[in-house]
Amino acid sequence: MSESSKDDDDNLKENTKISLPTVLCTDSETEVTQTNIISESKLSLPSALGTPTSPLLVNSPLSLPNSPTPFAKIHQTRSNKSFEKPELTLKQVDMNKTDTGSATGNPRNKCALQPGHSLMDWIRLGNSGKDLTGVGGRVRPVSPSELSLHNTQNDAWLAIRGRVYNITHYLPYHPGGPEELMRGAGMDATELFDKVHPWVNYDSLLAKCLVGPLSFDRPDADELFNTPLSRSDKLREPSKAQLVRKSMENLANCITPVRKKITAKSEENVKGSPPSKIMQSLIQSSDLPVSISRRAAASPAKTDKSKDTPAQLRFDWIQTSVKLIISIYTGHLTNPGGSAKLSNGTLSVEVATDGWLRIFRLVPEASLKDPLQLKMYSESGKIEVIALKSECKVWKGCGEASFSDAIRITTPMKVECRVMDVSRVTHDTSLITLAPITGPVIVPLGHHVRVHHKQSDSECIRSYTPIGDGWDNSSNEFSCLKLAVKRYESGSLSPYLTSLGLGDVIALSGSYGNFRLQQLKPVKILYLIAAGTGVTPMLSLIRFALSRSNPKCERVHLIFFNKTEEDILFKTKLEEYVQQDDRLQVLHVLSNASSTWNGLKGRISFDILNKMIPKDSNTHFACLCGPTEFTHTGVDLLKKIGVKDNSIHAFIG
Ligand code: HEM
Repeated sequence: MSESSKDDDDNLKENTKISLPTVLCTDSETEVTQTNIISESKLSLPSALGTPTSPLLVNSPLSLPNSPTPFAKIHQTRSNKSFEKPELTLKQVDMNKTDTGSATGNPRNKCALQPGHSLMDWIRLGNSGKDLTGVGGRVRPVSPSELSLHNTQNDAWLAIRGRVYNITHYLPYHPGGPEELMRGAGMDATELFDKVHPWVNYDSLLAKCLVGPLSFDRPDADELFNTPLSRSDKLREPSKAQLVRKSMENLANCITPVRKKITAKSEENVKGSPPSKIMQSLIQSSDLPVSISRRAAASPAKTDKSKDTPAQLRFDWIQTSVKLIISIYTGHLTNPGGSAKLSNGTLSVEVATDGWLRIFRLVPEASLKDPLQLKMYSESGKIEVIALKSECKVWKGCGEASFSDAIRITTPMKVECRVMDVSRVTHDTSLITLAPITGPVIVPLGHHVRVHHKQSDSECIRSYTPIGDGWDNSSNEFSCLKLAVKRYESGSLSPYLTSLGLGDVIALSGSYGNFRLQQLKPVKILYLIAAGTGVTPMLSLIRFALSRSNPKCERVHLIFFNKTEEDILFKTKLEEYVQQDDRLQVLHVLSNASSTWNGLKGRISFDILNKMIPKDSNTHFACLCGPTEFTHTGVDLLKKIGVKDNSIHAFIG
């Protein structure tokens, strides 16, 4: 949002019934949508660790493609039908789980499994020593033609992300039913799998069924494999990495998958044979995950369904010897806000969804230390807090965890921030990097914060949409808030902001905004129409849209209006993005271009938009942000073109 638009808009803002947040909030008048809660981690093991459950040797010539990581998967989405059912309480979820024998306890499962075919039974079978690969457990490459021969219920293989698994034994254990699973038999089923349930950690579940890598891109793989190992290779001691990997496999397999009766306060969520001493020492010296919870606790369930009540939250945790990771699930496209802090040894995470605020508190088993890291995954609505352990040690549990009751967000609470960096991005615009003093803060995608500044008797307030760290380093981390501030020499706030020095402290409001990510759920083509600093909310939208997989975003068009070439914010960054992903197209339009400018010239007009944007379609969506007049003109023009109201979002205020 540009400051100029804010100057004009203060009155408007006060009149638009925007409720004030506690720390981080969405507008209270925003329609409350009840969504099912997603739990994603299941038996997952975190990223950058390869495939801890894989029996393969590291650096083997047959080493498999990198395993997808649960953290990478979270950009993906569930099938729509997953969200149709009304939400169930924790107790109902448990009952459902028993009824269906669901592998993950997820109430959506459509198929009731035969007795003796629960996840627990499957893991037992995996640990029984039975050869589930059908090829003697010896990993070997598989060509697509060989794969295609294994397509019957008695002999079924499938490939996911370059790995071939024998799924014959898994068929009766598949929570979606054997027929569904057979749809992927004899083929590369990656796309099909991702369409249905990208969050399922097939890699852990099918670790014992691995036949080998799909070898179409490795014509020499057979030869490599058939070369007998030299004597020295056979005698070589397993490396530390191999040992740790093997230990991870054992650990993952011994985690009790059946959820105990869990309350918000008690959690006995991880169980299994403790690793041997040598393994413990290996684990201690590494940063590998050693235990994983299963939906350890849920926020208080709804009591009165007739009332406007918030969706339930759940959390999971996972630890390595050096850190504890708490994941809080708010629901698909919920677009939560949040903040995390450590105070008197207690970890508190504020989670704001749909105008409701809940606080997750954890009295950890042992002490944690700052700085905390906070990540938000827009697609799944997962918030992740990463806390370092004061002492490098594996804990028995995560500690005492609880959720507060939900309260309506009505009052604003300021967040004190320290200035970490002020850098010029154009001749008149600076990027101010702010670190919230108490701990990291998440501003929901497309929402903004207000900067408060006292000037003699009056308080000056302006709104800015933080561009987020993600724009710079493609992580989802929210350690700092970055505000693009255009300097107006006669402005009341921007001269002050752009002359801030390192270490200065300023106050920000919690987040405001009525943008709902749910609006983008079916969108395949996104039009972003921005002027000047109005590009800031578009940056995270570009990133979000291009990372989606279901539905996959086909194109993002940014139509970016500025006066001169020198005024274009983040020009190089945008060019880099276009290079990386040809689904992004950026069209610059200048109102006061130099004679050397070859691009489009002019102001926002029917002609320019009409050439770019087709009539309404359910899979198109347009967002606008810039000075108020620009935005209103843009909305009118879009309507004239034929774009429907519900396919337009104007960032105002
Ligand atoms: C590629 C072909 C596959 C198809 C067409 C398929 C289909 C399905 C369907 C329709 C469901 C029920 C989803 C729902 O309730 O909304 C389901 C659930 C499930 N499937 Fe598959 N599946 C496939 C492969 C796999 C594989 C390879 C695994 C892993 C070993 C797997 C594990 C699961 C699990 C764990 C669930 C329960 C998910 C949950 O509770 O969240 N599926 N599947």
